[in-house]
Amino acid sequence: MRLSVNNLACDRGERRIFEGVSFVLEPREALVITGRNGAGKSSLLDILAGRLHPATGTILLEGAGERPLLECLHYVGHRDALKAALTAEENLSFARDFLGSPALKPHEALEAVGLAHAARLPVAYLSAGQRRRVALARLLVAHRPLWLLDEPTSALDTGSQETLRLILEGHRESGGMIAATTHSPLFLKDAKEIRIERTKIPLAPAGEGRGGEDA
Ligand SMILES: Nc1ncnc2c1ncn2[C@@H]1O[C@H](COP(=O)(O)OP(=O)(O)OP(=O)(O)O)[C@@H](O)[C@H]1O
Repeated sequence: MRLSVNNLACDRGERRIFEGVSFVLEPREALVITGRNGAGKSSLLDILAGRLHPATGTILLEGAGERPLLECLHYVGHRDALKAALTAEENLSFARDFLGSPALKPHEALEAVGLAHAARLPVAYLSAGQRRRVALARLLVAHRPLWLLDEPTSALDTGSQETLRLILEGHRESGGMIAATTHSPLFLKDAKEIRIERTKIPLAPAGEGRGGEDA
């Protein structure tokens, strides 16, 4: 499997955010995406996750057979997409059924992120870091080769950051790929890095070939 990203550009609102972003990701590789606030790191992940159309450029996943890119990836964004009224275990159970290709059971995934004790609590009662760990535990309940992570360490304490690092390295060791935005080091072995820089080029007027944005 190989992810080839070629010459991506991103427009948001009336502005060109970045352009000329290219990289290749192969099994066991990790890509760390850095850049200043507002540079477009989350937007790049949104494009890779099919949540936003690129203004230009191509994304090609080779070696996935009939499976479309969207069925080959996990996306963990800033918003945790958890249902607050459901327990941590119920949230993971729902994700496991919904995503297909089941991997760890919900209680095993919660144990892996050190949250076994909170399995039966409604997510609404959890702290920000605990919620983040439940969101990250979703990575473990379904097999998906490509993990797209937007600032995965945000709200995590030092111990949880190390737990996450081990989970990410474990995914790579089993042939997985990771692209993660971050403002702080993730300490991933031999990770590739790209820095997103905001472009200063003004956009052409509307109707002259700009890409759009999903609702
Ligand atoms: N829905 C939207 N409509 C218009 N502009 C947007 C929208 N979402 C984001 N932007 C703008 O796109 C730019 C890039 O935002 P993005 O969230 O991708 O940056 P980032 O590099 O992830 O920032 P941070 O490090 O602060 O998380 C910002 O200027 C932001 O204001």
